[in-house]
Amino acid sequence: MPNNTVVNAIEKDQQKEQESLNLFYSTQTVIQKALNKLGYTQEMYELLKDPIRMLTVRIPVRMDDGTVQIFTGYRSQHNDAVGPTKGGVRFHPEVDEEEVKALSIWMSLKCGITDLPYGGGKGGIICDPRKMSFRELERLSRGYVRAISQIVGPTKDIPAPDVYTNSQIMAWMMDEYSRLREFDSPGFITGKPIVLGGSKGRETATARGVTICVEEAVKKKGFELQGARVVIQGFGNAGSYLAKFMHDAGAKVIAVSDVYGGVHDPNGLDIDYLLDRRDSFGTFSKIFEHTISNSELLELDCDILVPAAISNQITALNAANIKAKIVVEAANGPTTLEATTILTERGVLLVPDILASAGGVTVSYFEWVQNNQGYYWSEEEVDDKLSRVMIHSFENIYQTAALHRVDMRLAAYMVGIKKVAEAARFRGWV
Ligand SMILES: NC(=O)C1=CN([C@@H]2O[C@H](COP(=O)(O)OP(=O)(O)OC[C@H]3O[C@@H](n4cnc5c(N)ncnc54)[C@H](O)[C@@H]3O)[C@@H](O)[C@H]2O)C=CC1
Ligand SMILES: O=C(O)CCC(=O)C(=O)O
Repeated sequence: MPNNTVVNAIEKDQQKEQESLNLFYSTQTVIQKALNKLGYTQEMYELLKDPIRMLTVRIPVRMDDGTVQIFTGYRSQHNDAVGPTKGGVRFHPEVDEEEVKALSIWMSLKCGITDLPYGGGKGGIICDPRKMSFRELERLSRGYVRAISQIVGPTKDIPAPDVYTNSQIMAWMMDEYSRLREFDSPGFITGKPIVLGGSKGRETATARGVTICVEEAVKKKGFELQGARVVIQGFGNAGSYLAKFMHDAGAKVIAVSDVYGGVHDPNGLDIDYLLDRRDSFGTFSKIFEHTISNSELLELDCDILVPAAISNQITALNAANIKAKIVVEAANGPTTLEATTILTERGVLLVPDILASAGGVTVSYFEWVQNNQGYYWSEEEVDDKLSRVMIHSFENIYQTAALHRVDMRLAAYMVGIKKVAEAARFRGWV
């Protein structure tokens, strides 16, 4: 009998043979399909399949023990035909160049879907912020801004938070950029603390956008959100506020998880208690004696599943075991292309990441507009504007999918890429 490690290795090898977990290549595949459906030439694909600019930087940081550690960071700018590029910065040990490139392309698509005047950008640093002190994180954040300062700015490329980055990190980055340029530049970055020009509603925006997509998807599937069983993977910015909004809407949140594992109660979890106990990295599960694994969580019996953590979680290996009727992707890239096909063929309504998680960048845009005009809006105004954008974007993609008889992921790519392609065409680039 082979032992468990051998079985896992065999399963992983089989998975590699069956499907590509490379987010960048899968993204290129769907872009090619979307451009073909829209009737664009191969030249347009050649332009849009890669970022126009990718900067790799080495950031020396003096650690608290006096040693110097050199970190590697990236900033990818997919395309700036529509306007300045925009997108988050993630601090994570598994950040890699190809993933950052894919994430920047998805930002172009999100901005196209929500009709924002931006192209897509994304950044990341290979590091583990959970093992760094507050001061080390500040030095790393400032070092990253110095390293990428030539290619970013309020009218060039505007960063924002993503996995394991938050409003404090945005504040240090904004301060560093303002010092370099010798004037206060709140429009350089979004997701800032409110006192530094952050927008009301940005903290909860990604989760609000996902909530609207869940509400719209439930209507399409013909059941009620009230009493529906919801499972959420990830309990950080996106997942934790989503759990709260789902609970407030009368749904039953039966399981949530963090990087270490999850908790499950078929009668519904005490969300306020979990919110109270989570730390700034979205971790809470260590306080529980009995937990389930993240793979068990994804396969739980439920009505709505929301992956809100990292990429490649629903693959050809587990897609057939997913019990949810609706999967709404709050995370970037949680479902592989093969798994998308399996879920769609099984009648699961899959709301893709580039639509479902677009609430964050939408309110980031509102923050940038407020910074540029120096006049700030109420939270109600922000939420109302976000709602209108998300409902319209959902319906547009749902109808596009029906019209072209394609799944919602391809429909979302078609809507998103069209704006970028048209901007490039009018500029005379292709
Ligand atoms: N924060 C934002 O505004 C936006 C976030 N997103 C996406 O949503 C996802 C979550 O982002 P945030 O909530 O901002 O991050 P976060 O850093 O606030 O929280 C991440 C959560 O995922 C969990 N996690 C990390 N690694 C994991 C693993 N290997 N398995 C299971 N869980 C794991 C963490 O424990 C934590 O609960 C990411 O894919 C991000 O790109 C998308 C759009 C906007
Ligand atoms: O708020 C933003 O500008 C970007 C958010 C982001 O990185 C994302 O949607 O993946």
